[in-house]
Amino acid sequence: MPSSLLPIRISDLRLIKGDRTVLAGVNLMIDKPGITVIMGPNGAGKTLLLRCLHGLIKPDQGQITLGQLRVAGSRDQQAMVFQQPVLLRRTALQNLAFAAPEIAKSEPQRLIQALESVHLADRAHQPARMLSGGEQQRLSLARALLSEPALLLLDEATASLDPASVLVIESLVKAQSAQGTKVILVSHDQGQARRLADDIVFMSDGRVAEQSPADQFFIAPQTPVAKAYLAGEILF
Ligand SMILES: Nc1ncnc2c1ncn2[C@@H]1O[C@H](COP(=O)(O)OP(=O)(O)OP(=O)(O)O)[C@@H](O)[C@H]1O
Repeated sequence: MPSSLLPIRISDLRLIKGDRTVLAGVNLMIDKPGITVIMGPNGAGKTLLLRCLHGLIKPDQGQITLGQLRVAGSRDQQAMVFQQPVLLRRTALQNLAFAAPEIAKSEPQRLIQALESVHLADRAHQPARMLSGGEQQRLSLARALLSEPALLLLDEATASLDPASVLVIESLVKAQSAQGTKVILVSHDQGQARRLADDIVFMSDGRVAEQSPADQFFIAPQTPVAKAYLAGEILF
């Protein structure tokens, strides 16, 4: 079933930090289900855009609507996974139970299934912060998916993780997308973008430079900046 938070419309989004305009009028419409990957050079505004979408930052100007809702109304249907896992000083299982107390009470087996889905069932009673980076991120994703979000946002969630964890996370993200969750993912990893993306949003200098179906983007990027980025000519 397609996500109820589509289409996502972002119009003239502006954000100023200090004396810098860091989002300089972002216009974007995402109306298709599947996985949208946001790419672009360092400092392009990818993380800030994702944070605005999740209601963590209030833009100075502009509007975001998700389906019929504004961000404040859609927050409980969204989940976000950050580059650095944010876990409590509790066991892996308790981290899930804390995030989903209703499920913990009425269907505790779902928490175990969630751990199994990220290959962490045997770590259930270990302190979450003692897990490896890859394990912590897998736990973060399991926690994010417990609420069965209509929109899943991932910000460089697999950057610098071990290949096995990357594989587990990518498989789960794909499966979740196939079940109807809209996924928006920020990644610098071109391999990952090719593996996962249905469409690409390419950002540069606080704006959307290009939005294309993924197969088209990698074969024939429309803008010089995307072309240079894919060719490895833009390092920062
Ligand atoms: N709190 C802040 N105060 C001032 N400037 C900020 C703040 N947060 C972000 N910026 C600046 O806004 C710009 C966009 O930041 P953002 O983190 O969205 O970039 P990005 O595209 O995600 O980059 P990267 O690929 O390096 O993660 C950057 O130049 C950054 O330095």
